[in-house]
Amino acid sequence: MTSGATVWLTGLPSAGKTTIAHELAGRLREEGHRVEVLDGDEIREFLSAGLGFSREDRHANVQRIGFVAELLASNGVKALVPVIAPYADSREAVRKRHQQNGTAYLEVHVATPVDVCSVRDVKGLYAKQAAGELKGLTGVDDPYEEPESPDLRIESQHQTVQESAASVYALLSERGLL
Ligand SMILES: Nc1ncnc2c1ncn2[C@@H]1O[C@H](COP(=O)(O)OS(=O)(=O)O)[C@@H](OP(=O)(O)O)[C@H]1O
Ligand SMILES: Nc1ncnc2c1ncn2[C@@H]1O[C@H](COP(=O)(O)OP(=O)(O)O)[C@@H](O)[C@H]1O
Repeated sequence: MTSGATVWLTGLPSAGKTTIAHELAGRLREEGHRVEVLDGDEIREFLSAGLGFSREDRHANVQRIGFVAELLASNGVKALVPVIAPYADSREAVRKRHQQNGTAYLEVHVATPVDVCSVRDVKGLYAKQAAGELKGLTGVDDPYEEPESPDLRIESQHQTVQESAASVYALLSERGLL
């Protein structure tokens, strides 16, 4: 069985988490790895249905996703997780769960600055917040606690999608996880 691992891509809305995860997933699948992308939006429809964006709900969401990711990773799957996870203690709890089970865990900070994210505004959330139609948007009027020592930091505003995905691929390779 090939080595499983969780790769958590944390960052602001429109930072590039989902795009990088799918680009990397394609490359890994082509090479025969088993891969799952646990996308925040999809998870919120099912596993986290009913949860909102309060601190408590975001924490619960991140713990549930961390639980599933660890199960997958401990069974040889590369679990790619493009989920904001704005709170350091939530991310730390997920890392700990992996450590306790001896499962590889990598934290990637997609560190696109908020001014770039708000121009990209893939889902129109920044515009909605500016228009007063949405409150509690991460990085604008809700907290985002930046990772202090991520395994990798990506400046997506200076790279192509392919370059960003390649840097995560290189990290997996360096850690002996491919
Ligand atoms: N208030 C607020 N703040 C942040 N994000 C918001 C909000 N409302 C909706 N969305 C959209 O929800 C998507 C999934 O969020 P996550 O599950 O990744 O968030 S969290 O980790 O639980 O904080 C998240 O997806 P991405 O844009 O892919 O990051 C947002 O598009
Ligand atoms: N280097 C890069 N990595 C990832 N996305 C990028 C990059 N450069 C530009 N983009 C664009 O930024 C947007 C990011 O959107 P998305 O992946 O949905 O963000 P998130 O999942 O973080 O909310 C996409 O339109 C993508 O094409």
